[in-house]
Amino acid sequence: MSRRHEEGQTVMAKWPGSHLWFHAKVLKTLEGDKYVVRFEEGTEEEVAAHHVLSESYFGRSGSKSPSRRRSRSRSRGRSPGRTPRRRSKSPAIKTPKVAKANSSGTPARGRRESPRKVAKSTPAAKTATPEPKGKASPEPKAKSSPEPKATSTPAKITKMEVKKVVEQKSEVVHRYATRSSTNKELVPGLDLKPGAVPKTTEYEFGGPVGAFLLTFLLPATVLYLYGVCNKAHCDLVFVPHLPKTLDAYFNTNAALVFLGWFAFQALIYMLPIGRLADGVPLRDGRMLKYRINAFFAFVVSLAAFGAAYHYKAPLGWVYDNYLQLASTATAFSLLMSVVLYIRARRAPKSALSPVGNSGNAVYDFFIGHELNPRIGSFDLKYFCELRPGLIGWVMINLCLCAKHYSEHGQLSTALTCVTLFQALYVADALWFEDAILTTNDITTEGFGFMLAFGDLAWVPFTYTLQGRYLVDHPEHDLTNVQAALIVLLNLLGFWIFRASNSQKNAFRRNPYDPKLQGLESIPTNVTNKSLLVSGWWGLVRHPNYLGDLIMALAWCLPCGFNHVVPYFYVIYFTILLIHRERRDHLVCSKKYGAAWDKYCERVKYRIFPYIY
Ligand SMILES: NC(=O)C1=CN([C@@H]2O[C@H](COP(=O)(O)OP(=O)(O)OC[C@H]3O[C@@H](n4cnc5c(N)ncnc54)[C@H](OP(=O)(O)O)[C@@H]3O)[C@@H](O)[C@H]2O)C=CC1
Ligand SMILES: CC(C)=CCC[C@@H](C)[C@H]1CC=C2C3=C(CC[C@@]21C)[C@@]1(C)CC[C@H](O)C(C)(C)[C@@H]1CC3
Repeated sequence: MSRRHEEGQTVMAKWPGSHLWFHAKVLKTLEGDKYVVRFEEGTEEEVAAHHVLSESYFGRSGSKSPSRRRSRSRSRGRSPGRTPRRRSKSPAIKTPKVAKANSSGTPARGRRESPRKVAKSTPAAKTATPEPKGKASPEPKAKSSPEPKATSTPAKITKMEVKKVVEQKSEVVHRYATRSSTNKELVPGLDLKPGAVPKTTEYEFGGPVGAFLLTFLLPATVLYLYGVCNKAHCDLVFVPHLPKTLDAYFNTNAALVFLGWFAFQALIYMLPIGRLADGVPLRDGRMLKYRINAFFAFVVSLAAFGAAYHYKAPLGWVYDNYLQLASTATAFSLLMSVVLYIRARRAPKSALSPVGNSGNAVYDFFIGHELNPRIGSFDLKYFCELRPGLIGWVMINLCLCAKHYSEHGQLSTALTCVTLFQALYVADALWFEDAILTTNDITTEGFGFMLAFGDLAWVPFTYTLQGRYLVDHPEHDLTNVQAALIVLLNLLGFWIFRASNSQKNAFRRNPYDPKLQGLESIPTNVTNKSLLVSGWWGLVRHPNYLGDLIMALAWCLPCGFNHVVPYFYVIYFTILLIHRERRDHLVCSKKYGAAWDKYCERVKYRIFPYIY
């Protein structure tokens, strides 16, 4: 091992199992790239060498004053566009004592299992007392949260302490992330690698050839579904019945409606309504801001639909021009992806997507070359992922209902079920809008043809297939018992989907969250994140996919069993999620190594308990 730090030297060391960096003294150099360090409050820990950095790395040489450090890094690190962060009054940013006291929550159980953990806990850590109440935050008197099961630290966690640690944590992460932009060295544990994004060396989707084929195949599938399942028939035939004239695919009105809808959503997105949320730190240390007002956009859109219905706007026009709208959305997303790719070629190398930077134009165009293309503060990927397509999906369903109602004077139970189920799903996505900021789609995938087309054309025009089928086949409806069973199935799926996603989000946001008490987790050495191994994430490795798939089935069942085409959604979605699960499995096993293997050993099934 190269000896970068001398025994006795004061360094910054990462508190095991956290993102927090503290002052520590090197006590001993161990075999296998490790040090034994003593943190300022006395706890001794064995720490991997890449979690030990010189103090100067953090912009401090010799000073021990937290306040000095704080002001210095602030003035250096702030980028002009950044809004002021909340200032933690607590001087305890670097108190492992508090971090230790709180580590008696979920991660502590994991940490005790960790083979690398040889720490002896000092009495100070064991009896860690919280900061004087009321000092760190203006919260009302903190109540004790439910006490954790017996651990090595009998200290109780109060809500206020949890809040404080989270604040400290985000402050430390933020501050040091910012610092990294001016430093060539890597910040271990933060996954921030300043500078150019490395070349993508591993291809997915069959590489450039697969990407090329999919660029044609995906739009062809939208047309195919329209051609094989419409008012005239609904059969899986090889050659679909599609019109042969251009104006059957494009007309001015459809183009105007599509562009008007896109502009309407863009306008709502730009309104200074709703809070601004931070994205995850980028490689250059910046954190982008995102406007959170998608649910507001949904409500406004529903109100607009209500007004249009009230004033007898010809809403059935959407059904009549379904093909033209789908073609326009496809053409628009293709055009947008070309512009995005050209733009990305001129973007700074640090702004590229780590998975869409292969150097092969076809592949990068498909996957997306630039990570977060923005026009000013307008984030194109984030906007497209949730708004025009997702809200558009519900609007198309409502227009299909209007068409059905105008023709039959009532709504079928089947169509009502499908419309309500899907509206609930979309409302949920928009309500939990900020959860998307930590998904791979936003943090890792570029914005290329796959996502642009997926968001703007695929979602609104293939996910509405069941609704369109039910308008075309009004003779089919559900009995009350059938409807009740399908409603129950949808609720079951929704419950699993929502509860598991919320559990993971809460755990990722704050592993010390009292509502996660009693859940076991496995510590991981690589990125200092733990993996939930009980609760929903102990049932199968992707309980959220399971819930989503159960809902998918509930959205298709109202179409009955006369035709297979309306089951396209659940079939496609099963393939998509199995592929996503395999992709995620590879990413996680690379990222978490042995901890992931241990997780897979504990949780045998990927999506379906006892089946797969
Ligand atoms: N309707 C649609 O068309 C689609 C819907 N979806 C839905 O979107 C949602 C998000 O899906 P997606 O982003 O693919 O995947 P997930 O939300 O399942 O995220 C996977 C990530 O979760 C983390 N993770 C995995 N296991 C654990 C664990 N045991 N404990 C803690 N963290 C864990 C890992 O990231 P890390 O450790 O880095 O946090 C992993 O990379 C799902 O509900 C899915 O069903 C997805 C695609 C299409
Ligand atoms: C075949 C093809 C064109 C693939 C592109 C895939 C996209 C359609 C999907 C990739 C991930 C998605 C997510 C949602 C919609 C579909 C796409 C864009 C999502 C917004 C649906 C609502 C959920 O609640 C969600 C927010 C979790 C979800 C995020 C992923």
